[in-house]
Amino acid sequence: MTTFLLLTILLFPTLFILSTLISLLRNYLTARTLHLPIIVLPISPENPLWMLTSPYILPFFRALPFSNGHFTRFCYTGWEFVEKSRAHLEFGDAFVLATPGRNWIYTCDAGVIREVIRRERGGEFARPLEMLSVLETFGANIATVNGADWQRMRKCTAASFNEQNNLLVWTESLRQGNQMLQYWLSAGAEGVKTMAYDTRTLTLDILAHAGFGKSFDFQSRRDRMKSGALSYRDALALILENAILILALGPPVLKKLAWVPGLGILSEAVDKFKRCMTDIFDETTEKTRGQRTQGNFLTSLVRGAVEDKLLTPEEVIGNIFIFSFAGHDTTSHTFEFSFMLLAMHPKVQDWMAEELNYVVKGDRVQEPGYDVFPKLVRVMAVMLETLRLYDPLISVVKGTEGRAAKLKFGEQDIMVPPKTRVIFNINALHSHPQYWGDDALEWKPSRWIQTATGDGPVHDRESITIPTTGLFVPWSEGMRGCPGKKFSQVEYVAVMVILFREYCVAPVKRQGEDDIAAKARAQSALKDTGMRLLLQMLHPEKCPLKWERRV
Ligand code: HEM
Repeated sequence: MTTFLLLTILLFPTLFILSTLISLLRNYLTARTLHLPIIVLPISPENPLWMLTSPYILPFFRALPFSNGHFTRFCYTGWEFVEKSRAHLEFGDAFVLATPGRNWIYTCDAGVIREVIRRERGGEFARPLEMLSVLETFGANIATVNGADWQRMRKCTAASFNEQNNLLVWTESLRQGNQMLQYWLSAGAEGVKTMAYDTRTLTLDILAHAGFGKSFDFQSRRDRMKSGALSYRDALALILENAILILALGPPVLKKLAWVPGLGILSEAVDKFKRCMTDIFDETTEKTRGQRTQGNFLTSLVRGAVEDKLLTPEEVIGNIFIFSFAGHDTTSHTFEFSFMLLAMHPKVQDWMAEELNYVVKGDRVQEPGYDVFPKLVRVMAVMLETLRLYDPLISVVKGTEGRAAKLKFGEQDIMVPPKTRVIFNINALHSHPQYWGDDALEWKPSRWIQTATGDGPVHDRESITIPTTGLFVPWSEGMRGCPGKKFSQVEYVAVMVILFREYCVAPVKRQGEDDIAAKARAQSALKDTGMRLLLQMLHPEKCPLKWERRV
């Protein structure tokens, strides 16, 4: 009896290990047909259980006195940020990660990236949907579907990304930026430890206004805590921070496990967010009944469901979630990285302030109009340079589905087998010395500026250098490129106008620290960056920033 029990217990892990080894061998043999360098990984980095446990397991392997090959170097999400172009300089512009799940072709070749994007429209390459199930907790949405379903959803939302909406983004960003600045100034010499929380509040408020027609005043974490109840914003933040755990368990199991410390609050957050989205949907259905005027994302989605019958109510809710997530978290992390970098580079702040003084002039009575947006090229350069080295999305993933597709890597024609991932390694592409020069790893916004010859003031002659197509793709490109690209740019520039036209930022010095030591602490906060749902600084609070009037 004991032997039988023991055998039964051992059977499942044995079968699991065997099937993993068989899948790995099968994928390795397929990878060999590609004639690209191969790196074999025993675990698929996208396995949710591995994603949750690897941060605890990998340090143990790293501490071992003997080498473990490529395992600790490539077998976790976010290695691309650490490696930058190093892996490609070692293995070439394309290489394969062979895993028990799928084969992943990593490339930083701008030509290949252009080609894959171009052929996405014909269906040869597509977004691998199984990777995005984490974003489907609340329903299918524009980011998690392909083909006809995607066209249907795109049709319902594309029109709301227009200049009228960008104007709303501009004015609301000025308003929210002002309120956040006042709060940060009130922290005085002690500085702000809640930057990550505050920038999320800021970007979510801007999105709520421009996207969903809801107006909030900026609220600090302290004020929010006083109110006690879990707000819609807190619920979303909790969901995003714990998305992988929520996906791994699924909302129904999460509810059953609500008694486990830490899981109760997550289950509450999922319920709260669902309730809020259903309320927003019902409210908007009522408001838009019979109206055909142009509106925001929300009114477009609701109209798409109720009047045009293009979407189901679940799809509307799924899309409210994806716009809430994609529309604020990306921009929020871009702000955080920018503030930390600017705090370390006072000269870049001066350079940006010169332009702000020239373009926005000294007028404090009226806020700057949206017409100044295209003139603030140095501010835009700070955004682009930050995204070049600190892209919150880390990589863009495409892949073949049922059919193989031929692709040219350098001089080599390669048949990419079905169900193979093709990953644009943005971190490598954006930091490759071949494209960006020997100072590729240096954060240097001025690299984005070109100055026309002539006599007028320099600020009237400066413009943004546009890189060759496929070389700089933080918003991706082509039909699945980011629809919120301009939204995020307008938002970014408006907030920077408010923060930097009269003020500057610096790391708070600890007792006994000089400028160099404080800068080193900011540098280590930046280095302590890793993947949650997106790439983000893991502990920005370790280097509080102080805001003061520019002298
Ligand atoms: C700095 C800010 C942003 C960055 C870097 C960014 C980047 C991206 C990228 C790279 C993609 C394509 C992802 C892929 O193919 O896997 C994407 C898609 C998307 N983004 Fe953004 N984004 C930003 C801001 C925004 C904003 C402000 C919104 C909405 C207001 C938005 C909404 C979306 C949506 C809905 C998609 C999915 C589109 C589709 O699948 O057709 N994003 N974004």
